[in-house]
Amino acid sequence: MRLSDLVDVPAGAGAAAPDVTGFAIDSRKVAPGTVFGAFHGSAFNGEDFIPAAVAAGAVAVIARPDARVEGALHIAAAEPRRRFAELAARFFAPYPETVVAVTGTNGKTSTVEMTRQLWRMAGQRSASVGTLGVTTADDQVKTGLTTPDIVTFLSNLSGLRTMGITHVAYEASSHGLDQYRSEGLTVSAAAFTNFSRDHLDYHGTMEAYFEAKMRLFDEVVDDHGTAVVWTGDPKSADVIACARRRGLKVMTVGPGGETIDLKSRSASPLGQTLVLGHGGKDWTLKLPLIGAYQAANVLVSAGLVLATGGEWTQTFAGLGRLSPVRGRLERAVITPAGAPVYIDYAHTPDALEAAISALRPHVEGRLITMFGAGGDRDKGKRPQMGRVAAAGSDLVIVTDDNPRTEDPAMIRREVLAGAPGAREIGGRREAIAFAIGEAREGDIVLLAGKGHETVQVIGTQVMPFDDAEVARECAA
Ligand SMILES: CC(=O)N[C@H]1[C@@H](OP(=O)(O)OP(=O)(O)OC[C@H]2O[C@@H](n3ccc(=O)[nH]c3=O)[C@H](O)[C@@H]2O)O[C@H](CO)[C@@H](O)[C@@H]1O[C@H](C)C(=O)N[C@@H](C)C(=O)N[C@H](CCC(=O)O)C(=O)O
Ligand SMILES: Nc1ncnc2c1ncn2[C@@H]1O[C@H](COP(=O)(O)OP(=O)(O)OP(=O)(O)O)[C@@H](O)[C@H]1O
Ligand SMILES: N[C@H](CCC[C@H](N)C(=O)O)C(=O)O
Ligand SMILES: [Mg+2]
Repeated sequence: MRLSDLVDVPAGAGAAAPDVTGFAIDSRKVAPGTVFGAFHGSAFNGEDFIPAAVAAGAVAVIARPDARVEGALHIAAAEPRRRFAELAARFFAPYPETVVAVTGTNGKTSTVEMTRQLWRMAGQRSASVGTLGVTTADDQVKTGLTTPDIVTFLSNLSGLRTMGITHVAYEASSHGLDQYRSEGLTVSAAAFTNFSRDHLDYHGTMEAYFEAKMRLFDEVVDDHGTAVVWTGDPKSADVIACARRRGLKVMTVGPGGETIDLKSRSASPLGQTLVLGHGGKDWTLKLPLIGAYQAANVLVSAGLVLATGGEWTQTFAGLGRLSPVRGRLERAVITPAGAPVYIDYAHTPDALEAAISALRPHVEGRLITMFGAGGDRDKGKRPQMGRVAAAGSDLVIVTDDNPRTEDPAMIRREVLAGAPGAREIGGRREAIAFAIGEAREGDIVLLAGKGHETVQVIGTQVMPFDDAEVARECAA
């Protein structure tokens, strides 16, 4: 591709139409022929690296109008990240023909993964992209962040198309939306799961956090796209209003939903029975997953499948055959005393409440909840998580969950402020061993916060740690 295929190259501008060989947002990844994006970040100002990028062979630099660019074409843009996404998307095209995105505080990973499974059961070649990495029927490749950088995102999507994947569901995190990290390609449908407190360290206020999420409906999804909205959230009406303002087709799912009405839900030992209304008919099905939150996520997934041409009887039949998602109410082991131990990725107050209420109906004795809160992340959620755990559990153990560069004892103190009666055990392994040792027959142990994670980050050290594995070791 020539630079002039992407942008107007002014006549007489040195190399009039050089070949573009790639796109980079990091000067250290620039090779001859690269288009470099110079962005203001939280740690660095990418504009400081423009000379290094040009020296490494950048043919063009996308940067604010007043940035200094010498020796390469300056593609000036008031919002360089947005312009970069647009141009890079043209470079990496084509993409899978059906791409959908999911936003919300909790449930994104679960929803994209269930969407992938439903499509697969309907015979489509599908993938999901998000916190678990890039997942296809045959493989799972980790990427590190929920929404990796825009270059990784677009090249992954393009790679999936090359592999023959036609359907992709991806997570649109609020950080990713705010930083234009997952867009530029045609997104046919966008879903909203729910909204509650998280990431205020980054967004500052709940309003700014919500606005970041709404970019998915305001700007990212295609003009002719569909919004799939869970009905059961206090913010659902705002999302619907936003989608209608944009002229999107709106499909609502959940209690009272127009597309899928969740008429009733009853827990059974191994899952739950749902009665769904669709197109004037009722459909009863057994979902092999427990908890209201999992029912909510699968209905949003079903909505996305219907929004992209799925046939409803096949889609609903698929719900009964879904496999669990790693680290989301995953039963890791049963202790020698007979108590099941569940791993769950709840790391917000709302998620912890959802995980606790999912397990509650199955508890005959005590619910023993162990959790912590991540360092270098939203501090205000810590006492709230403490309160939710204390209110819903019979025994609470506060431990460490990726303290990162913060003092772990300080984080625990902030959590304990909301759960004064809780037991404090710093080391996560010791805390898991204690929880498992305490559990008697009829009790349930919930190990929350890390889910699928396989590391514990202490300071800048990244140590192997997998709750499920440690639980099995402690129960052996
Ligand atoms: C706060 C935040 O979101 N930071 C992300 C952001 O970095 P940034 O734009 O602030 O970058 P920066 O380090 O200040 O540097 C500015 C620019 O200079 C460039 N640079 C820097 C050094 C150099 O030598 N040359 C150079 O060109 C950088 O590549 C960058 O473009 O963009 C980077 C690439 O796109 C991300 O890797 C980085 O994620 C950091 C590591 C992170 O921890 N992010 C977390 C908080 C995150 O995004 N989490 C969400 C989870 C949300 C959820 O699931 O709920 C996620 O989507 O994963
Ligand atoms: N619909 C929901 N309502 C409330 N809580 C939920 C819902 N879905 C998931 N959760 C809780 O949130 C946890 C994380 O779920 P999931 O990984 O699907 O969310 P996510 O939005 O991808 O999270 P992240 O922002 O970290 O990527 C679950 O383990 C569960 O405790
Ligand atoms: N165990 C985790 C969950 C992190 C979830 C992630 N989405 C984030 O907040 O960046 C932690 O707090 O370290
Ligand atoms: Mg996720």
